[in-house]
Amino acid sequence: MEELNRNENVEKAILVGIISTPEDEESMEELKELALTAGAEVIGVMTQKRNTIDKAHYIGKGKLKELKFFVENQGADLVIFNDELTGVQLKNIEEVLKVKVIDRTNLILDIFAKRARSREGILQVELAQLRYRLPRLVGLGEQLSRLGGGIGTRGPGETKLETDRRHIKNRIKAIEKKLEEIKKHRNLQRERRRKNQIPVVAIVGYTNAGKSTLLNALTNAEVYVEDKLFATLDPTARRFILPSGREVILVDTVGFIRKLPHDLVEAFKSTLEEVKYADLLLHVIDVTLADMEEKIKVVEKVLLDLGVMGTPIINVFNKIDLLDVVPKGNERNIYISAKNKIGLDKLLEVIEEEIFKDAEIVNFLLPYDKTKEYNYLKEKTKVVEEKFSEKGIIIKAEVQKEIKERLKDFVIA
Ligand SMILES: Nc1nc2c(ncn2[C@@H]2O[C@H](COP(=O)(O)OP(=O)(O)OP(=O)(O)O)[C@@H](O)[C@H]2O)c(=O)[nH]1
Ligand SMILES: [Mg+2]
Repeated sequence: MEELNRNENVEKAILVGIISTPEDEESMEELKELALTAGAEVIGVMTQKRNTIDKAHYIGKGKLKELKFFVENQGADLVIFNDELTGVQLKNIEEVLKVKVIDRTNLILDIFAKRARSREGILQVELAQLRYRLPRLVGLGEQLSRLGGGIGTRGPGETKLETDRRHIKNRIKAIEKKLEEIKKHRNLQRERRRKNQIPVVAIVGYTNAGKSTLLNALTNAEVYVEDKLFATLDPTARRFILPSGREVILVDTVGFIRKLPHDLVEAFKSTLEEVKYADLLLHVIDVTLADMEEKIKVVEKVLLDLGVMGTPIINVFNKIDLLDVVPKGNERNIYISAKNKIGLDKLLEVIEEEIFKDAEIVNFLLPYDKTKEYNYLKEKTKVVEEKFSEKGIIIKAEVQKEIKERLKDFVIA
């Protein structure tokens, strides 16, 4: 057990975790950051070395007694567990400790709830919270809260638990419907961009890596930057003109974290579709962290969960101003400082190379009856010039290899 400094007026929290791998230690450090971000004061940390989670109490029963003593002795208001707890575990632990008990998921959801600004973000967080709550509405007070069952009630024998459950389910349905509408709008926007042939570059990465700082450095977007977790929730898209004059859309996204709650990923799927449909991903990595490799893996795993496959990725190692020696890097691994605007030229160069790597200027002659091909070219390529001749339309366009191949019958010198 480890005692830390304390301060009045804020909720005093004790963190509890199970340690079975070195990564769990990092994860506990992160839990501390999360607790601070949520506004709690961490007055103690308690860990137990074991390989499995106890089904009933998460930690062993003896350890739980020790924890109870610690909680009472230190006057803790709140105990935070480093893994998602089941309804049964929550109930059992609360019964013993008699203070508020929350888990890592709930803590992250709480931070998200505090940070959400856009209508979509707020709805998504609420959805995640309800989905988290639904299977945890266990037991407590179930017997006592049986409704009267007379006129005007929802039927004899229905318990408070069932009413709550139904209420939550209805609310979930209502939110899903609203989100579906927002999603339609988003799809339209994406469709428009695609038609205009504007490539999308999405900035992804672990929370606090410097994604928003990078977007700001490139576009003067003034996106909120903070040395806390999950500063950004809503994807911010900005038009950006590359040095060659070609336009791309840069999208800043919500940061990832270890044990990112599944419900949250689900709820944020539609905003994260920006990532799924991007033409290129910039994976921003905080190069100063000891557990950098682990964090890279976490991000790659979340990307996989989102169904991102085959999208080119450039690793952008950030915060090199804090390094003594800066590695050289290559086309896939760029070293920058977003804050000090170091290395951005090189980054833009590789972005440009990657996105337009196989585009070339091609002339097509399309007979006037080839409207399908005409529309295809207009939608998929950047048409530079159109001329009307006797034989048809002469189109000069910047096209990718596959498109040229597909329309090879119409290519002219
Ligand atoms: N020293 C240094 N700090 C940086 C650099 N880039 C970003 N930071 C700092 O890192 C912290 C996080 O930056 P953000 O841009 O908010 O990070 P983010 O990845 O958008 O974080 P979330 O939105 O919370 O996921 C801030 O305190 C930044 O000032 C850099 O190049 N060098
Ligand atoms: Mg951010």
